[in-house]
Amino acid sequence: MMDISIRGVSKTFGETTALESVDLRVPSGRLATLLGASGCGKTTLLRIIAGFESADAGGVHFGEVDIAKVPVWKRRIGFVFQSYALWPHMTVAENVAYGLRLRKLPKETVAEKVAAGLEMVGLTGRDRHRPGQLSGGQQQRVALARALALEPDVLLMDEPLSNLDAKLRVEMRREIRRIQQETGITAVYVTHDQDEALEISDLVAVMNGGRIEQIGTPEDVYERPETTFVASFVGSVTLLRGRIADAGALALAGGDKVDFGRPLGAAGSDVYVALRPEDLRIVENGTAQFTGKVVRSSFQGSVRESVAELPGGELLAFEHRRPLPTGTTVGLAADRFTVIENDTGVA
Ligand SMILES: Nc1ncnc2c1ncn2[C@@H]1O[C@H](COP(=O)(O)OP(=O)(O)OP(=O)(O)O)[C@@H](O)[C@H]1O
Repeated sequence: MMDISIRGVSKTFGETTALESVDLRVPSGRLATLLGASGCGKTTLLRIIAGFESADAGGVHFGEVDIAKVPVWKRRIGFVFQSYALWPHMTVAENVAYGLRLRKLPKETVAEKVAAGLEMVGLTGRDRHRPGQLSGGQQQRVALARALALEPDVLLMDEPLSNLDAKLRVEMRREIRRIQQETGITAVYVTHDQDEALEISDLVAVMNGGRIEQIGTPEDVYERPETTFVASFVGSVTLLRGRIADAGALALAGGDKVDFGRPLGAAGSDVYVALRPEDLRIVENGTAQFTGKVVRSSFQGSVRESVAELPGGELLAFEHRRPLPTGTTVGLAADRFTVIENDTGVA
């Protein structure tokens, strides 16, 4: 198995800076996602890792090997595309066998590897079907089996689930994670879907405008975002802007003062406090940190999410269970919050 090391990778296309000095290390056997909005450079980075595209500066190593120096046919890479890219005129088995046949492996070995691959992705018995006779999820399973058949050093996936419906996407991302863990392959996965990234990754690299804003475990980027961009791109959040007044108090831009009850940082600093809706609770008896009027509510199945307007005009989103009519005055307290000094623009 192989770790992937990306150092100082930059890339421009004409006037567009697609990547700016990107560093990322994916330890052997781990799955890293490149998470970001359309145009942030994640596909370009994946294509550079694959060697389909060359970097203007910096480079990519698999273990000790600089991939730019390895001829394309010698690179041990499995690639899964959004569009599956299966051969429509070949059967499922022939698709999976394609690369193995090119390697001139004995017929029996090819048959064994194809059977093992189809079993791994749960498609035993479908070997004679053609891709057109399979569902989107099944086609992506074939593509995955084909990518893994050659036992590559790394598995690269570019939004592999985008063409599937919501329920199947959830099922397939769990399958991909299971297979990645069973094979122990080092993987890089591109997505713009934060839930997908949080569920399947060992590491999430949140990208914005050609740069990685934060690299960390799913818990790191969700619970300890370092920038306002990461806080708002990964999950739902309220960002309250203010100046640290003293001890644990924040003077909000709208004029209110909120006591957070623990040190926020150096007095006088301008910061954001990031509050997740699920980290706020309604205070019935006791001291509330915020008092506001409910301006809207939405029912989301397991919870309701409402927005309270604070006296200074800030809007604060919070979760609760029982219905709350618009106009109700609520007291709220934050069980958890993050102080962010780094304003890189809100997603
Ligand atoms: N071959 C190319 N020629 C010119 N510009 C390109 C090329 N490839 C990418 N770009 C530009 O580089 C930037 C990054 O593109 P990239 O496809 O890597 O983003 P992305 O995050 O993968 O977006 P998406 O999710 O929409 O694919 C974009 O502004 C894009 O228009």
